[in-house]
Amino acid sequence: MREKLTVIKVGGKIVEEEATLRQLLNDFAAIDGHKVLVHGGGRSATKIAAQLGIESKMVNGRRITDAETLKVVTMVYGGLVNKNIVAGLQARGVNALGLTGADMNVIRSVKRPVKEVDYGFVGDVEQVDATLLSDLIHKGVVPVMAPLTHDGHGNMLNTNADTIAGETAKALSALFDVTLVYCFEKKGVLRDENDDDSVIPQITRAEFEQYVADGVIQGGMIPKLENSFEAINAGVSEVVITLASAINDSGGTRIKK
Ligand SMILES: Nc1ncnc2c1ncn2[C@@H]1O[C@H](COP(=O)(O)OP(=O)(O)O)[C@@H](O)[C@H]1O
Ligand SMILES: CC(=O)N[C@@H](CCC(=O)OP(=O)(O)O)C(=O)O
Repeated sequence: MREKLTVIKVGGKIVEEEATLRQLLNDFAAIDGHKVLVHGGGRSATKIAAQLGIESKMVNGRRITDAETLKVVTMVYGGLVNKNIVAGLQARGVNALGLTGADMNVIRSVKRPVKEVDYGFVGDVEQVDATLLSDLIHKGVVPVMAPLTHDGHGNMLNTNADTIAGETAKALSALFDVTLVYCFEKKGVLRDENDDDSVIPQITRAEFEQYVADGVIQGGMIPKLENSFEAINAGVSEVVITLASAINDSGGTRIKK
């Protein structure tokens, strides 16, 4: 039987606020067994870019990343956010190691080709080194992955954190029995975004497409669900979208094959 592994993805709103981040780190530290944490930080990047006089532009939930924006996201995701999380986990007895995709070549990507939209320095994941992650994990290390990749030619690329989590979970599912948990500030995928108690307990791809057509699911939830369906169809055992403070409970929305 394969060993179990949990991949937790935590988004911008949770990592930005001290209280919610503290709670998340406590809950993450309490997870038994092998685990990986993937973080975002989009809101922090937008805030710091604004302080530097750089305007942020998002299209389809992805940041248009020009050369100046790439410098900001590299500093914010690879530096500030990643190292705060690593230090917080070390304080909780978790032997965390912060990684961007460039570190030990763990995630190689290719610059997204220009079609209708020029996303700039945004990377599409080509390869995740699951063997390296597995070796680290078996040494007792807990990888903490930033939403940055590299192209192998000396360039960092910005990559959506939901995609990093999905691709990492997919690659690790060749070696482990993987559960992928997307946690954010709501109880799950909601039928009515303004009603916290309208959680959709299970969702199929056909239902998802209908909800998008009806305008029930929109914005950042679309890439999260697209990555979820890709992961469940590529060998990840379980994918859940849930409240950050409930990662150890059984609530939220489960993705059905
Ligand atoms: N049906 C829905 N249920 C829950 N959230 C939704 C729904 N449709 C859109 N959303 C939005 O998706 C957002 C989550 O995506 P995103 O902002 O990218 O989160 P994160 O930074 O945690 O990845 C929520 O904050 C919410 O505003
Ligand atoms: C290409 C792209 O869009 N990258 C994302 C990476 C951060 C992210 O995904 O953060 P959240 O999980 O907090 O949204 C961005 O720069 O916003």
